Amino acid sequence: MPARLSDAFKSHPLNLQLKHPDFSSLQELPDSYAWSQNDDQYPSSPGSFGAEQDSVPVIDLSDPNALKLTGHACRTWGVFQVTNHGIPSKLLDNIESAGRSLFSLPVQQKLKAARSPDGISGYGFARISSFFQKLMWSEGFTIFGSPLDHFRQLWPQDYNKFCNIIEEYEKEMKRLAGRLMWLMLGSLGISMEDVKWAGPKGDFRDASAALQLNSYPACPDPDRAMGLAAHTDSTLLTILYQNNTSGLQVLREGTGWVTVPPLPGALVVNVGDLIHILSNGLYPSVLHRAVVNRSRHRLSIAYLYGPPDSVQISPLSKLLGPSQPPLYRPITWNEYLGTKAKHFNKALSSVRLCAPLNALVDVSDHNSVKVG
Ligand SMILES: C=C1C[C@]23C[C@@]1(O)CC[C@H]2[C@@]12CCC[C@@](C)(C(=O)O1)[C@H]2[C@@H]3C(=O)O
Ligand SMILES: O=C(O)CCC(=O)C(=O)O
Ligand SMILES: [Fe+2]
Repeated sequence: MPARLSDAFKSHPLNLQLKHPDFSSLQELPDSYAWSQNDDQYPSSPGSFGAEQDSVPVIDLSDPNALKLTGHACRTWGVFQVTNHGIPSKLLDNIESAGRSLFSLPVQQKLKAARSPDGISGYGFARISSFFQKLMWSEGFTIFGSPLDHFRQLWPQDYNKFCNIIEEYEKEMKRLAGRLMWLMLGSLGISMEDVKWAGPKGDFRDASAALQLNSYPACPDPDRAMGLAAHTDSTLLTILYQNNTSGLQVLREGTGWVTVPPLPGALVVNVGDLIHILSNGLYPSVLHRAVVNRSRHRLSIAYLYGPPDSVQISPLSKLLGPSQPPLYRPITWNEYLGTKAKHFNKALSSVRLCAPLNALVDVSDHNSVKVG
């Protein structure tokens, strides 16, 4: 197994020739982008079962009950929005306009910063594209480590300005992610001595992270297109900023797809597969997707947060006991990304140690989620 995150995809390169059309010039959806029920095994429309649709929790981080509320949201939804998170709104505006500027460059220019088939950083299709027959109506740009070389290609004059925005955004996100980790873990009764890799100050100093900029152009036939297919994130947690256009949906058992509405200034937090493992399944990672719309261009920026390279993630010993055996084997972030590249939504099941005797459905196998 490669030791560095940047090498995680060496054994599973994405061999798709990236060549999107100029989205804005298309009056009709090309067949290669037209999804049918068969291309996506999940229910196709937002849930309308039940009289009232419940909504994703919104947590004010300055609320004295934030710890309890976070734990509850993680157990029951695997996703929540946060307000009063301390990220300056100017920085959110800046990252949004950096994304806008990047995706509005001519295709030939963007391709100068194309992600290599076995690489992690750069412009390209979502990595999960190889699992589907149809293409997704989106473009992505992944940043891992310094974006300098790619940004020099994209903006020969202005690259410094954009590098500074990314640096500032990553610094602020890292701080918020550490804080969210303690809200999530604290609510399970986990403290600093239980997580040595949080570092001497408990600030997760050596954590790794990637930044993913997603662009979803307006689409002539949104009901047949897919922005980003249903997946869970291969992270500890993900912090997502979405512009003022909705599109993110989460799958809620018994309900169906629930839209996560953009709230001014709020950020979405997803429980990722590695917290699912760390919590021994107490916090399920959330299955989510992005849909597109006819008239508005949507942007989202995901901060994908994971453990330091060398750390093996396994169920926390404090959560184990005679009737709570560890459900997952230890795994590093690199190795998990490689596993995801191979098994996609069955990756969690593939690291599972044993099926619980009393369970017919493995909750971590998102292919067996029952809705309705
Ligand atoms: C660290 C990572 C998680 C991610 C793959 C990546 O190397 C960088 C991009 C991430 C992303 C964003 C869009 C959805 C996703 C499934 C994908 O194809 O690329 C996630 C990957 C993931 O969480 O598994
Ligand atoms: O655009 C969105 O709302 C979802 C993006 C996402 O799921 C991701 O980047 O992992
Ligand atoms: Fe995601």
